[in-house]
Amino acid sequence: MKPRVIIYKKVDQQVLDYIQNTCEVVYFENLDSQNYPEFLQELKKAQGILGSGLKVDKHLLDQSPELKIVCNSSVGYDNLDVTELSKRGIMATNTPEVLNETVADTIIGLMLSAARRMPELDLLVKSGQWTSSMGETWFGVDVHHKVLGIIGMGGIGSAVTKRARFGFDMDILYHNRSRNEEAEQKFGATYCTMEELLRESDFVCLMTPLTPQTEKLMGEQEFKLMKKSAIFINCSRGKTVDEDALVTALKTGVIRAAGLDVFVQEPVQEDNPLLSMKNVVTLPHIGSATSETRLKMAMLAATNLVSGVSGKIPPSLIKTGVQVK
Ligand SMILES: NC(=O)c1ccc[n+]([C@@H]2O[C@H](COP(=O)([O-])OP(=O)(O)OC[C@H]3O[C@@H](n4cnc5c(N)ncnc54)[C@H](O)[C@@H]3O)[C@@H](O)[C@H]2O)c1
Ligand SMILES: O=C(O)[C@H](O)CO
Repeated sequence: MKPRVIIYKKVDQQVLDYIQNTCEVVYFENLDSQNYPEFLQELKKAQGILGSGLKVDKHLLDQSPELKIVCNSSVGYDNLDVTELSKRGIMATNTPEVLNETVADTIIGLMLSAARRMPELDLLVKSGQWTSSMGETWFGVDVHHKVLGIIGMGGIGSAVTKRARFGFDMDILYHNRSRNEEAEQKFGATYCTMEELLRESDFVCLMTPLTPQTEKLMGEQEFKLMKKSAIFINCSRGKTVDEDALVTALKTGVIRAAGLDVFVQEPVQEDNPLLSMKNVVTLPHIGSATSETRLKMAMLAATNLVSGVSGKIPPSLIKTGVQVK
């Protein structure tokens, strides 16, 4: 009998076909309040699940006695209670590396957009307000030859560093849990404390995972350490930032501008003050959202799922301490 699995996000037909070769698939193109009870029913019999963002905690796991593997189609896995998964001997996987270059492109896009005020100027042109040559009030600031500080020099941080160093002649400072010798040797990145990075960078880019240690890593004190002319970029998770402190810093000129792909609440609430600020460029959590990369992520998640339910070690197993038999 084929192992039964649930896919709870829309995937490409070729991904579905690949999984269906090995598994009996229950397919939900998305989860909402209407189909959630049905999903919970199916979960009772499922050996594997694949999707992104579902909160997998003790409560959910109590309702999934057959589960062997949880496969995120994302690199971040703050939606998973890995301690609880590990206790129950359930494997967890994510999709690292395949999205590094695409997310790095998004981050460079946010840096350029915020520095050169592209959304503001786009709106101005399209609304017919370009009536004479653009004066100083509309000037931006340079990106090239500035100092970029990366907090979280992992896969994505390194891909941003490569672009910034070789494409924009930027000097790179970084802060990380441990030294990243490859980033130092290949791209001349300099390791420093968080405080040094915040004081010296023209652009601060936050790229850590969301963990208890990184929740609200950027708060009032951190923004105050930054240069008044500095631009803050967040493409990690909304909760790595104290959003109220960010709003105050942007409103009161503590920092110049921000580029944000992620928010504390997603989709972002209409009345979030960040949305009405001219010095903030926003994106709807689309860091990795190109057709090519999303397909690679889904295919890697599918490979993880099929491996896991077939008793093999999945290619991107998250180290939770689970012994794979
Ligand atoms: N906006 C998006 O669409 C999008 C896309 C991909 C990833 N992400 C987020 O970006 C995160 C990073 O992705 P990645 O692939 O580069 O992961 P990664 O694991 O390769 O790199 C993360 C780095 O952060 C460092 N780190 C962890 N905790 C830290 C701390 N307390 N202080 C300093 N450094 C710390 C790690 O040592 C590591 O080098 C993901 O976990 C995810 O939350 C967002
Ligand atoms: O973590 C990730 O991979 C991105 O946020 C996409 O969900």
